[in-house]
Amino acid sequence: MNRTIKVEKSVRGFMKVIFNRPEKRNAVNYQLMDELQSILAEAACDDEIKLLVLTGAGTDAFCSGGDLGEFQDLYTEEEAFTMLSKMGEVLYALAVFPKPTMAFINGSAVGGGCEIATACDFRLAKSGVRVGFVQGTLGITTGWGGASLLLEKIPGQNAVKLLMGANIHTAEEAKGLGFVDKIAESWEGFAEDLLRHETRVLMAYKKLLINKWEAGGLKGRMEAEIRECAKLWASDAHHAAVSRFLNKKK
Ligand SMILES: CC[C@H](C(=O)O)C(=O)SCCNC(=O)CCNC(=O)[C@H](O)C(C)(C)COP(=O)(O)OP(=O)(O)OC[C@H]1O[C@@H](n2cnc3c(N)ncnc32)[C@H](O)[C@@H]1OP(=O)(O)O
Repeated sequence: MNRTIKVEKSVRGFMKVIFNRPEKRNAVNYQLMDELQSILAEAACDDEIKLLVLTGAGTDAFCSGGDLGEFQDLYTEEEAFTMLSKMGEVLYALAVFPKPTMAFINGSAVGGGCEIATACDFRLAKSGVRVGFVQGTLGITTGWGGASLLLEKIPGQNAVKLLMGANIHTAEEAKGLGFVDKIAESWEGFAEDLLRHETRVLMAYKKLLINKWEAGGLKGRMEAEIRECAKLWASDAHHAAVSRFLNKKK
């Protein structure tokens, strides 16, 4: 079976994690969830890795969120909750990865793709790429816990604007809202600033963040968010929106 993620480990201390489903704009399916979970678990214990860089294969997309084709047969709240909570566990593992993480948004980041970027410590984006928490246009809310993470990372008013608006923004607009840290055509320069420090220093600062999130009950808030999305998933509005997307070109 072809792998959905490529990894490139460098002697300079970073590992690139490349979502490799460009024909589906790097959409997340069950296989990608499993592969990402394994990669995170192994990298966390690899002393040679001090920085993860997540990006997408190709030039069109970082990640287009959940694979609407693979998940179209999930109808009930409980069927949806099983899938959503599976990826919610992976997203939490990414958020609390013990070393710095960066999303290099090389192309469209929409829906759950924005949730994955949110779970990273830093977000760099190429000029003009599309960024949008579009879940609202599908009659659902963020389904993997990304909104709870977003509320930890950018000003609340800006988070609500991104979530409730469910619009597609340019990278520049997303930077203005604090979602994108830097507009850049490459991530290496930003990474060098981190790679020059001892891993234990980087891990100590990350632990402060994780402690704050644990004290604030972040995981429980993500689980409640996922349950709300599962309820909306079962709505006619959601199933109709997915059908429209999947039939748009037929
Ligand atoms: C599961 C819940 C999860 C959550 O929030 O927790 C979510 O992520 S819900 C949101 C799911 N994602 C979307 O609604 C985005 C859907 N995709 C798009 O809006 C566009 O494809 C975009 C903006 C990502 C890229 O547009 P572009 O014009 O560059 O490409 P195409 O639309 O022509 O797509 C090319 C090709 O990829 C397939 N595709 C794209 N996104 C998905 C997806 N999310 N799931 C499955 N397949 C996807 C698209 O159907 C085309 O396939 P083809 O066979 O060539 O027709």
